[in-house]
Amino acid sequence: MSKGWVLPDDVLRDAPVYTPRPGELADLELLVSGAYAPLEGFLTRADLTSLSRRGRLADGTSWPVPVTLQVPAAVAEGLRPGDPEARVLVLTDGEGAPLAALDVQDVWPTRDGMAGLGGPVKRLGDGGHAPFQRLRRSPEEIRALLPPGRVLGVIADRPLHRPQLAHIAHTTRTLGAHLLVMIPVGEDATGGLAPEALVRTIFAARDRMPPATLVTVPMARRRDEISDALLRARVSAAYGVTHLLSAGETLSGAGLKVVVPRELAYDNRDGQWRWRDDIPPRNRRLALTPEEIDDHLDRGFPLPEWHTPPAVAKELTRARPPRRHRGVVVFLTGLSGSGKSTIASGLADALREAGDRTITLLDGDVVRRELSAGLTFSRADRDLNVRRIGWVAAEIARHRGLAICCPIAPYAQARANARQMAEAAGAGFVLVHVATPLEVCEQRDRKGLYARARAGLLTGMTGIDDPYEEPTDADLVLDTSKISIEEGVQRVLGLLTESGWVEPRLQPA
Ligand SMILES: Nc1ncnc2c1ncn2[C@@H]1O[C@H](COP(=O)(O)OS(=O)(=O)O)[C@@H](OP(=O)(O)O)[C@H]1O
Ligand SMILES: Nc1ncnc2c1ncn2[C@@H]1O[C@H](COP(=O)(O)OP(=O)(O)O)[C@@H](O)[C@H]1O
Repeated sequence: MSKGWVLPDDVLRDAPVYTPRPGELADLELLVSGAYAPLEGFLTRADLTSLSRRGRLADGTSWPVPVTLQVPAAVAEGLRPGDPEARVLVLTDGEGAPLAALDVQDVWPTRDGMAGLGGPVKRLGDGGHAPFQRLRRSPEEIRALLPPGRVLGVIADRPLHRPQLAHIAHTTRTLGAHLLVMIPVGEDATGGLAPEALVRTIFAARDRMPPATLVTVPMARRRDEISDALLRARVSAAYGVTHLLSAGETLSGAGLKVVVPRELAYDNRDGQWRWRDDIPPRNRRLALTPEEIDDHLDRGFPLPEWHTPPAVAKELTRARPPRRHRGVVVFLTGLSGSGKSTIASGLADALREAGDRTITLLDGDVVRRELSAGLTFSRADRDLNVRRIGWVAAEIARHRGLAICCPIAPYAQARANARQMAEAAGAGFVLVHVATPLEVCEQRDRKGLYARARAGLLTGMTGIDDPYEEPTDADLVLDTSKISIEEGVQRVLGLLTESGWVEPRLQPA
């Protein structure tokens, strides 16, 4: 990779601007902070080929996994690697603030309308803002703070409960090391916790740890665990870690040693955590799994003190209150005339009567008037419409409201995005497929649309000459040709109550 490039101000000023996707933004921050040293930018094609053939970059530098940037082809079109006037792309954060300039050295087409860009990046601006930004120190700053000798690194991507804290204390003592706790904050919500909430839970465990240096690191998860582990080892080494406490899947290969701990269990004879095989089965309690912990929190059960320090439990309860106090999105999908709006409004009325939550009904027709005016029924416009609905619903749910949406939402990917946005906001998402047969919807034909579509006067009608991808992930399926409106409403209410999103109550008189 070429080093030491200079950008004239006017080139920068006129350069095109692009906001990378969240995972790429996390990589960008690690590149400019030096956490990916010796890497200085996104890989070029030559680097990628060389990496897959011999595990090294084109110039021979050892590097474990691809770090790439893909942009829409339209963004790449005006970029010309050889031309000093047209080879810079300014990369911004999600709010449009410039983070870095990319000196484009290679452009190549990738899948469906995207292009790969490779070349070195240079920091612009002050590095952006985020909650706990003061903890986001560079590897250089951290290395300067660390005492000489061994450094035990811990990547705290989940809250620290007593078994993890016991491991950390034991390993730090055994190695005679200083402790560096790295908290990954590169994603919206790791394991359902917002990054700032994760940071608060780690702080809450601080008095149970040996003296430690804490740093937040904008790491996002890769799709595969091996790449993830290799990069984590690299980043840890850049921060000065000599020994990394593995969470199970960490691999070595960055010049540091990986410590793989044995499983601890709670010994109820003396209240200590020790190797599980050293405790007679009748006296041992195994650590709770992440799923069991989430389940306790979702139901509003306190986390047991033998397992979790009370200060950590308190932060976790604040961050993940019981389901009945969290936001939730109820998303009804189905053909036109299937009964989505009718059931949604019945549900909204019943929930308003109960009065526990604020309810917002994002009805298809109303949304198309207020939020999506001007959109057509093309695939792109339907996806945009559903995306807007999903975004608004997730914001409502982030603030602990209950949003009911009832668009046709014919495409699985758009529905999956809506689910993902709600979950990233720490909320629930309940998908109801109103699976009334097309013939029944067509008989109802309240707006005469089916008749017009059959007569060839309307094209692109869902179910007639436009697709509806049946959900395979519905939490509830209703066929309104077989049940009454009241029963449909009760089935949705029943599911919300059973799964804890709504407080059970006696039927009103
Ligand atoms: N071509 C075509 N296909 C399907 N539906 C059509 C079409 N043209 C107009 N309409 C009316 O628009 C309503 C569906 O809008 P949605 O916003 O729910 O659709 S989508 O989710 O964006 O696909 C839908 O309302 P509902 O009957 O309430 O579902 C129809 O009345
Ligand atoms: N069991 C039922 N559930 C829901 N709607 C029903 C039922 N039986 C008949 N209908 C009628 O079917 C129509 C459904 O229309 P609507 O709720 O607007 O559907 P969508 O929003 O899916 O287009 C309404 O006229 C409603 O009264």
